[in-house]
Amino acid sequence: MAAAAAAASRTLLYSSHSKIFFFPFTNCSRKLHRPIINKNPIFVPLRCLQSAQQNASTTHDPMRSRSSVVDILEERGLLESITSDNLRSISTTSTLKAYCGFDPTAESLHLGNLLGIIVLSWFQRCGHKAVALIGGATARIGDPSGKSLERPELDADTLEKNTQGITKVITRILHMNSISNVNGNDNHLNSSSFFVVMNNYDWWKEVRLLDFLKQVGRFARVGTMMGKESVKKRLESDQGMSYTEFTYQLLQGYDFLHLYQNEGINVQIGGSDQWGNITAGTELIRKILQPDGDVAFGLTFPLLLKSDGTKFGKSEDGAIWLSPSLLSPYKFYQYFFSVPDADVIRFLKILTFLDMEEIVELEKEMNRPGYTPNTAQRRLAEQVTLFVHGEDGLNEALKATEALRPGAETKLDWKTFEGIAEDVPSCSLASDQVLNVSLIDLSVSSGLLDSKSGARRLLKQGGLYLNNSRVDSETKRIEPQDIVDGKVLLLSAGKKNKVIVRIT
Ligand SMILES: Nc1ncnc2c1ncn2[C@@H]1O[C@H](COP(=O)(O)OP(=O)(O)OP(=O)(O)O)[C@@H](O)[C@H]1O
Ligand SMILES: N[C@@H](Cc1ccc(O)cc1)C(=O)O
Repeated sequence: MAAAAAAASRTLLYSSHSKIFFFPFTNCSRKLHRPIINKNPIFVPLRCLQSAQQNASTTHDPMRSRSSVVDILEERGLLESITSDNLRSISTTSTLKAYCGFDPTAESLHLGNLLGIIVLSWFQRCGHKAVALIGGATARIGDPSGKSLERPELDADTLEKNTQGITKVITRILHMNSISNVNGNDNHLNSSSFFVVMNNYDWWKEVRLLDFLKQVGRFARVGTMMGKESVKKRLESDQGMSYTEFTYQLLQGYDFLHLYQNEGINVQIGGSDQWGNITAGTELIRKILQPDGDVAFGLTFPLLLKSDGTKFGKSEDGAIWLSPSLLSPYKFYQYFFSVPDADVIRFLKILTFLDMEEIVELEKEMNRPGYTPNTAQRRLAEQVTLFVHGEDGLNEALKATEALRPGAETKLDWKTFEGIAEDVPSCSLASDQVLNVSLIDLSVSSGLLDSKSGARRLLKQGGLYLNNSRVDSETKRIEPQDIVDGKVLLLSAGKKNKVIVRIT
């Protein structure tokens, strides 16, 4: 903890207008710390452009030969496409600067978005730099990729709230994981792990339409823009597409150009639905800056799909949110603990940083007789919860899991009840409706079961629990010592169905 606090004190957090930058104090280049401010962001002085190009494409570090981050991503099932295969070799000899953008269209990121954070973290682990970009400007336009309908416009308050929410999630995860590296918990990471959170509204608010059309628009071919998947699909639909959403790809394209020129960022990553937007950026860089050879790269990863083939997303029902205020670490943990056997190995490769050898070994174990069910799921749930919610979140999840396990030895106390309260249905009853009342009656009045006959049947089958202890006697009545700290008790029907009864 002390080391974590010391590392945290080495960070500088400052906010500028609506955005927050987060810069760990590390030995990385000053250029990334302090973006060059251009009065007119479209024009970039030649001197700065040259140094950005050098910075972006030739930051050689001959002393250090790394594993290729591209090969690692491919091995783990995290690579869909790259704009040039040269990225493989360049990534072993140069320090790359990779960014992934997230539009603040919800208050939190979700499991699908986690892939972008994980890929950024792989770049860090291989010695590269990571930048998370909040799309404060692009969210005002709305990305048509993968959407069959025009996105609803977001008002300024919602945008601000969402921006704060997702900035918090990203900084928390990347910060926690950078610190754990600095402490040496992970061999792949070292004190030069580095990340920045930026907001594209900071440059878009300065861009003037006429400058943009003159300097950038001229290089964007309408035919190419129309050929993008996101546009083709929408044009075939009844609703068609607004000019505003049609321009989205150019906005994201310009972001890459801007980040390349001003920050030396030379890789953009995203889910496979982002291919059209990412290549809009590499094309603009190629056409406007006319560099010699490959200097800016795009890399996409496959979309994480549910077993029914639909994408994990914020718009879908029951999103797996990364913010603990929208989904508790306990529920988050439980989600991964319940992943079907058919998915667990794929998820371990994609969503954790465990060595491939361990994952392959777990896969073999699953097929051996005597395998303890859910061993792989437990490892997955632990690792993903640790990455997203840190040690405290994982402990909270494990404690709640244990407390809610029927037959668990854990003594239930008031604090444990508080920890699980959000995740378990509850009811409030007056003390005379509980004390001295038969357990069978209470099972019905608390809403745990529908009928007394059902409660009796369950009790006979050994499935009725009071404070995690199985009850065998049909005549059991609630006594004062059954009420934890004089305030609550927990009733369970089988493994999953539970009710907290609060005494008013
Ligand atoms: N299921 C997913 N698997 C992998 N990547 C995803 C998934 N969902 C979103 N992403 C990626 O996360 C980044 C941000 O995407 P975006 O903000 O559009 O999320 P979204 O949930 O798809 O939004 P919406 O539901 O509003 O379409 C993009 O790089 C996108 O490809
Ligand atoms: N278009 C991305 C977000 C993004 C925004 C700006 C960028 O420069 C890059 C990515 C998405 O949907 O979610």
